[in-house]
Amino acid sequence: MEIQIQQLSKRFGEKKALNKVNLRIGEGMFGLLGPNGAGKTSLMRILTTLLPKSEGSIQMAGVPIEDKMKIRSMVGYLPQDFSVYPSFTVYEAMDYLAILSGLDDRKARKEKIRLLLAKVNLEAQMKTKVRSLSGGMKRRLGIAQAIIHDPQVLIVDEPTAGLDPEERIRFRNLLRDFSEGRIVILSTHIVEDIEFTCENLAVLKQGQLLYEGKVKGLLLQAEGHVWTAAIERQELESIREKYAIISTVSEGDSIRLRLLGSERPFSHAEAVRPTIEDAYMKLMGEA
Ligand SMILES: Nc1ncnc2c1ncn2[C@@H]1O[C@H](COP(=O)(O)OP(=O)(O)OP(=O)(O)O)[C@@H](O)[C@H]1O
Repeated sequence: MEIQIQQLSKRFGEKKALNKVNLRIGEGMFGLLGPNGAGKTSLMRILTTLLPKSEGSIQMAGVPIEDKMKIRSMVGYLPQDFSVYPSFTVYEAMDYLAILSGLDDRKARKEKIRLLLAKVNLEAQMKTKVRSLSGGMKRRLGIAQAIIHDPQVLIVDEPTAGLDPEERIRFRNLLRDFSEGRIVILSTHIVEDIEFTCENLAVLKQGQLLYEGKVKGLLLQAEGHVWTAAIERQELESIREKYAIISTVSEGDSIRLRLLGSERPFSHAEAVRPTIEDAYMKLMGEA
């Protein structure tokens, strides 16, 4: 299973949301990273056939994106603003969505829903009203509905925004388990989500593809460019004018900086191993 994207462009009037993007996405977890307006949602909606492309071509396991029915049977989607009727119980919501997806047999439906709810760890909430679910539970319900038809590709848009750390970890694990033998595309601007789940990623900015490949490769690009040093508070402004500062932490009277620079910025600065966040910031700064 592979998704092939060639020279993909999307225009909204004069605005280019995607500009000649080329990507190959193989099995496993694939991260889509970029700031607001990068084109992530446009790309994902095009892959779900909800949004038509302007130019270029896409194939999923050899099936062209124009074959909407076939593509839709292969793809599950959890949009950023997923919601179902708040007065439904979890079971009712799933039942409703299962009917919409064409599962006509009541008994088979029941079986399937139980299985799915067990998978996303919501069995105990079967009779809970959707409005009473926590943010993380709602997101897990969103996954259950997105995989009702057993898709080979699952696309999730900003799934961990607003989740507490425990739910975030649980949610990431759920996606990783599901990605076994399938493709899961995870869009986010939370760099940490990618760091802990994806082997491969693409970085977009203003519709341009800035990086495609292994997470490790992105880290390598930042090797030797990330520095840390303790400085006096009054030095901060002049340093900020010259270097991209990634973080500042107070250490008594001084400040511990983490910053980017192609050479050692000052004699007492020490080189540190880059994190994905550093590598991402470096890429953003260069584009
Ligand atoms: N329906 C639309 N009409 C006009 N412009 C649009 C439309 N949808 C998106 N855009 C523009 O296209 C660009 C890419 O938007 P998109 O939503 O794909 O980015 P994104 O990376 O998902 O951003 P975010 O993280 O904010 O959701 C933005 O400049 C956006 O304003």
